[in-house]
Amino acid sequence: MIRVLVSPMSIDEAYECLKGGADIIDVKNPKEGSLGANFPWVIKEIGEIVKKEGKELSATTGDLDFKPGTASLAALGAAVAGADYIKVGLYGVKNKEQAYEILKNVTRSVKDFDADKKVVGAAYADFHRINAISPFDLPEAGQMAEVDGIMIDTAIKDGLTLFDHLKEPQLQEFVETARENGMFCALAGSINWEHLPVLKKISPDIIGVRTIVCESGRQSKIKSELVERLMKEMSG
Ligand SMILES: O=C[C@H](O)COP(=O)(O)O
Repeated sequence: MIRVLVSPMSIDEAYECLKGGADIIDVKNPKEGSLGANFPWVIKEIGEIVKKEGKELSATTGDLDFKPGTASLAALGAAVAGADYIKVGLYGVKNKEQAYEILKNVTRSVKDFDADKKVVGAAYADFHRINAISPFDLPEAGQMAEVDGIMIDTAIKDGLTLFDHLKEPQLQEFVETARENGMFCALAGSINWEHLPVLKKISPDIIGVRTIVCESGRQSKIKSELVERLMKEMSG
């Protein structure tokens, strides 16, 4: 069963996600980018309502530069604020060695606080456009750094989607390599309704969305009806 992660930016939107039945609530701040970080008090407050519903909380720590110390502190902040999953955007990370370095330190920072928290390294499908690490170098770096999961998202939200940058066999390969290396995997990047059948075929552990469940574009509001429709279509 593919789980659905939805990314609200406010308490109101988190309620919409829960009402619509999302599996994982992923607090982010789209104003600060693809994996933009929200404030600790927002993560904490959303976490309180999410936990009451027995759901899991995720938080993004930003589209990060190659600064392992800064990233480690941000990740610890998300963990302390209550996130079960801590997502790290490898935006300014150029290669496998840098990815290992940043993820190893983030993992130590999070697991020293609470070994049950899960660290997720995120690379970008449009890595060529931002001169960042290829998602295909992530399984090896992630395994060496002992992260729990890896994901692909898009860096630039300009209407192009995950499938505009990467083809189905490449995504299938990413999913298989993640699992062979002992990690779960997630796919995201302006996923739309037409992508759902192929995503079911590729079968990642998690799909991550925002735009598809917003009333009119990524910066507008999440609607519970759209979350509900997505949950229905993914389970059918
Ligand atoms: O993890 C979630 C992603 O940021 C998805 O957002 P998007 O559907 O707007 O690309």
